[in-house]
Amino acid sequence: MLQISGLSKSFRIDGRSLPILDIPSWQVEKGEKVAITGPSGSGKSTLLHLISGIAVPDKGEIYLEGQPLHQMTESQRDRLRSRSIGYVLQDFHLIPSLTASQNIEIAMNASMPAKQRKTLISEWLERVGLPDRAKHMPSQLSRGQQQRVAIVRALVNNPPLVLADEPTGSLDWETADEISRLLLDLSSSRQQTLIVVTHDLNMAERFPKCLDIRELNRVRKHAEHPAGREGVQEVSNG
Ligand SMILES: Nc1ncnc2c1ncn2[C@@H]1O[C@H](COP(=O)(O)OP(=O)(O)OP(=O)(O)O)[C@@H](O)[C@H]1O
Repeated sequence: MLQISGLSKSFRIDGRSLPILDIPSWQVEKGEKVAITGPSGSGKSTLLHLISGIAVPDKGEIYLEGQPLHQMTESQRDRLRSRSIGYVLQDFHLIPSLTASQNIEIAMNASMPAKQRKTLISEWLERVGLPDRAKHMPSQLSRGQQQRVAIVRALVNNPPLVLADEPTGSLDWETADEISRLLLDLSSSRQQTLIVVTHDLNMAERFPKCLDIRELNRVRKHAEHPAGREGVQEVSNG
């Protein structure tokens, strides 16, 4: 599903290049569920940005379902992302002026007849335990309910790869646990590959594979913003 080799990414801040990622090799098989943990600033979100083609590496190769993401133009990456990736974020990113149903509908293929779209949305809302919330605005939903809507929006097109960046980061313990199970259950029932970045160890423990990013990344220490503090950056030689 995903093959990474010789991947590196730095950010240039105040005229200095700060190495963030240096990943010699990493593979994720189709259907795998992987939780990535690691300290703040260790490059976890940056890695998801590279995998999704939102950001580009300085060097290296990323193949997504056999497609060379690293060789694509921005619009090719955008197309691949909308076809193949569902993205779940910590703060849901629902559009406040749209209902739950409309927030899901905007992610759906416009060529699908409207009636079919409505039926599919109802089925999904039922599946995530929100059968009577279709017309509610995000502000009328709890944070856990908003995350459920955001998960439906990410999964409704059945993407082969689901990426989630701190999906439980702003939720209380119990709701976080429900959201963890929901993401795992939904992606398992569709044989989707799921890569989650999380500080939530309870969530990470639920995953068949849990990886500290430092196991992949040869950049051992990281600069925090404001960048450029003396002595906080170092690239290991392996
Ligand atoms: N666009 C950018 N420009 C400059 N520096 C950046 C940019 N994006 C990230 N960084 C820096 O890269 C490093 C890694 O950031 P990243 O968000 O990937 O870390 P993280 O492991 O996800 O952290 P956290 O767990 O706190 O979310 C940080 O030092 C951050 O300040």
